Amino acid sequence: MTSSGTNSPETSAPSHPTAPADAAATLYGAPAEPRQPRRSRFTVRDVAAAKSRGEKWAMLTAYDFTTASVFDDAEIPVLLVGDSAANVVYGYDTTVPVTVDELIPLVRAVVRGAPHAMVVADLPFGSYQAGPVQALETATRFLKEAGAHAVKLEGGARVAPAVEALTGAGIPVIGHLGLTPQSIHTLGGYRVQGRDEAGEVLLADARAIEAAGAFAVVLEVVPADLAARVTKELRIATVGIGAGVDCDAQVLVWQDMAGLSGGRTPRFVRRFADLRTALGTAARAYRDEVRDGHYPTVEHSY
Ligand SMILES: Nc1nc(=O)c2c([nH]1)NC[C@@H]1CN(c3ccc(C(=O)N[C@@H](CCC(=O)O)C(=O)O)cc3)CN21
Ligand SMILES: CC(C)C(=O)C(=O)O
Ligand SMILES: [Mg+2]
Repeated sequence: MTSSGTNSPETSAPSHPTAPADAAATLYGAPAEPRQPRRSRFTVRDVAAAKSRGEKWAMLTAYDFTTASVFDDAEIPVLLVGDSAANVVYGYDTTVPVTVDELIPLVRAVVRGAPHAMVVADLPFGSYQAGPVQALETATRFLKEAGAHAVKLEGGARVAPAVEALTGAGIPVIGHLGLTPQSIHTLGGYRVQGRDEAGEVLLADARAIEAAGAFAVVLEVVPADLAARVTKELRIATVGIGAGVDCDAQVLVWQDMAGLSGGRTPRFVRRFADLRTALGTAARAYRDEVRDGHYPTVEHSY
């Protein structure tokens, strides 16, 4: 990944519909170069179309305006404001403590930063488990107060009535099966789920989520052959994270993908950059230059 010139007008991709008129337009207004077709927002119909064409796609988490705009410019079609914000934004040990009130401002910021991506709000623990009415109240807040385009919730057949209530109200829903971190205290740790007979239960749960109207389902840390089977047997998209190579889409926590997370990361992570080193190096250089009087200079003065 190059870091040069991504902000310069010369190299930036033809931008979104709110961008100012093409400065290179010739006399009589004809564009000097053919315009890039306007990119519209990614929708549930695009997810279905991708599956029918066998096209894989990538989802990333995002939690703020700046990274959302970077990922939107990079044409990541779906951004998830994960309850993993509990860990990577708020510093909790698990996703259990994070609240709707803590996530809503993050979703708002991501929606502002991403004019083209579908923005999915992850419903946090305790905000939907009481039943369809609570799920509908919570999802409604994410749509009305934060501008989310879809929601995601964890669980199988048990949450199917909630999924049905949401989809019945016109809210696109993504399910989440396998390693469901909100159930950490039941699962007894972050371990592979759906081995042996549990695989049949997971497949039945996936079918229940599909029947309830979800348009996709995340499969987290499950055997590759099980994920392949679910992907083949469901009409809706499977989104893998540690779920082998055959899912219709993939998702990663962006700090993991960018090498910003400290310590050991799960086996499913590939670090596509080393931002922890890059950012640390920049912070040290800045610290040293301030300390040594090399920054700021007269050029930075008014
Ligand atoms: N930064 C971050 N990345 C994530 O992917 C993530 C979060 N946070 N927070 C919420 C959940 C927690 N997740 C996790 C956390 C740990 C493992 C993990 O240690 N997995 C082991 C599996 C070991 C096994 O059973 O074989 C691994 O080594 O992959 C997996 C997913 C995924 N989510
Ligand atoms: C890892 C993804 C699927 C997630 O649920 C989250 O980031 O919270
Ligand atoms: Mg989550």
